[in-house]
Amino acid sequence: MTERTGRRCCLGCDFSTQQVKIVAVDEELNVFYEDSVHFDRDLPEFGTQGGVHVHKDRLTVTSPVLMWVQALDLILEKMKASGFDFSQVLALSGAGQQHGSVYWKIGASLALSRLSPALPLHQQLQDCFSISDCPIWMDSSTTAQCRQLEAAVGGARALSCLTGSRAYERFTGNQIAKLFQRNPEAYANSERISLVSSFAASLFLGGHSPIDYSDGSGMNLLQIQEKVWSQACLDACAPNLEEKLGSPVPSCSVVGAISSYYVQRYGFLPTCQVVAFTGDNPASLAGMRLEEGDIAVSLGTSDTLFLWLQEPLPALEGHIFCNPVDTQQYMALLCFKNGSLMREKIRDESASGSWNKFSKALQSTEMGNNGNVGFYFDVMEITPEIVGRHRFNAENTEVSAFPGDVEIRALIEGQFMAKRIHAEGLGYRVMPKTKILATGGASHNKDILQVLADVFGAPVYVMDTTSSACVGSAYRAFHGLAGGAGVAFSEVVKSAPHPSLAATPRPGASQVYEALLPRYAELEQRVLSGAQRPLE
Ligand SMILES: Nc1ncnc2c1ncn2[C@@H]1O[C@H](COP(=O)(O)OP(=O)(O)O)[C@@H](O)[C@H]1O
Ligand SMILES: O=C(CO)[C@@H](O)[C@H](O)COP(=O)(O)O
Repeated sequence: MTERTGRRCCLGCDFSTQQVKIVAVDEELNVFYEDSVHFDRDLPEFGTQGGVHVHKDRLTVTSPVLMWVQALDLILEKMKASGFDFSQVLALSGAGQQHGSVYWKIGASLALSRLSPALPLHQQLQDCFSISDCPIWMDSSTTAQCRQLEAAVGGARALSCLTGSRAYERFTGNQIAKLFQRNPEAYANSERISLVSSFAASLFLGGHSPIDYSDGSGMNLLQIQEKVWSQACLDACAPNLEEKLGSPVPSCSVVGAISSYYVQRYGFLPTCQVVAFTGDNPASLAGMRLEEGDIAVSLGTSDTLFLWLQEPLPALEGHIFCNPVDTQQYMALLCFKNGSLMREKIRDESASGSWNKFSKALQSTEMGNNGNVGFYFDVMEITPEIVGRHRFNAENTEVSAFPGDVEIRALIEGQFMAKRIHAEGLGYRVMPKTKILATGGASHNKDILQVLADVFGAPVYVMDTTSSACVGSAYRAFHGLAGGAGVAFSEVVKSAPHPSLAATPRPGASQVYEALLPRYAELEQRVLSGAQRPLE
């Protein structure tokens, strides 16, 4: 953080799984303010772990909507207390964890438009939601609704061609269908259904914000080529859904001016523009200024891998989303649920809770881990659908445990081999000019990035900030301000700082992993088919 006054800027914020983060980026595209509110630590009254509540069935996962509202109150108060000059903010945009849904009760729009600047948001919006616990991306309780949706449109492949993905439990259409089936009254009482991203934009707008094309692609409801809701999908999920969703808009649209609430309470100018919010992964694509051929790996609560695509090539694995910075283009995304929280568990079990010791274990073990390979999926994985821990020695025999250091390397190598194998399944190939852009909390860890470089045989770059979704949101705000769809995003961000090199593949890495990758793929198939040999 440097000076806080007198710098015209755009704000970018991110409502992610574990926290709300915010950055301010000046007109030279330098980040000069960063802050965050961590749900478990800063809002303990909501009793979340990792920002969520896992329900008794272990499948349903929700987050309290008022926790997100209160986090926005807190972060803006922190900025105000630090002397941040809100009158310099030209525009703002933001991101949200993808797929999660918020149900605004009838009358919420009126309440949003009449906010009193004397009170924090959470005190005024308490009665504005028809359900207080929102389903989020970690939820996997909607298998029945997924099968119903696929059957309604002619099967998984047909749904993927239409919406960019086969039916996935966390995708919002299936979550809405479950809510309608289980709690029709709450559904009927909802005047609007938002994604986490458009919900957060609504808080700034003082009215319902539209859903943008890119985050809207994670719902199993949007026709990604035509960019309209699919009537067949809407009808298969719930009645009158179109009116509750509103029309989707291009991701670079200005959706309105900031609500007078923020002008009076914090000193924003009434001219401050709100650019449509989008999903955290699409926002990261913008923040990392991804170019064709590059690959982005986000190591946040979830691990994701994404690419820029010119043509949509829908498949039965992975997702195609509309591109957040160019309405004619697309992005491909793979999501791995067992990301940072799984790494934290193994850190606690095998490295006494210390990232330092975790790193030392990576440094002291050999590339290829002497043939020891592991699968660590404490929660049902998305890519591929496996649950449990499975460890194999160099003879491909399943074993029940590894020594601590071997366990840590097996976890990290396994996570990155899975990413490479599944990316190649989508047609992606590592080329001599391939750059890997890493982001998210675990990209702080150089030893983890070294394994990433070794497994992919490509250099890994990082940005100054690990919060590329926030920075991408601020860049998108500048893009929206400059005219949005009519202006190339790359032009708007051309002076942004370049990512810096964090790791290059070590000598011998390609031989090690060329041998190990096919073995990992075979073992994954073995685990998937349940055809494992008996334990040692
Ligand atoms: N030095 C580190 N090594 C590995 N992982 C780390 C390190 N520092 C933070 N993390 C991980 O980063 C995660 C949070 O990442 P972040 O991208 O902020 O999450 P999200 O945006 O999903 O809330 C934490 O759960 C933690 O496990
Ligand atoms: O489900 C997905 C993407 O499809 C997740 O990547 C969520 O978008 C959560 O993001 P993080 O909070 O882990 O960044």
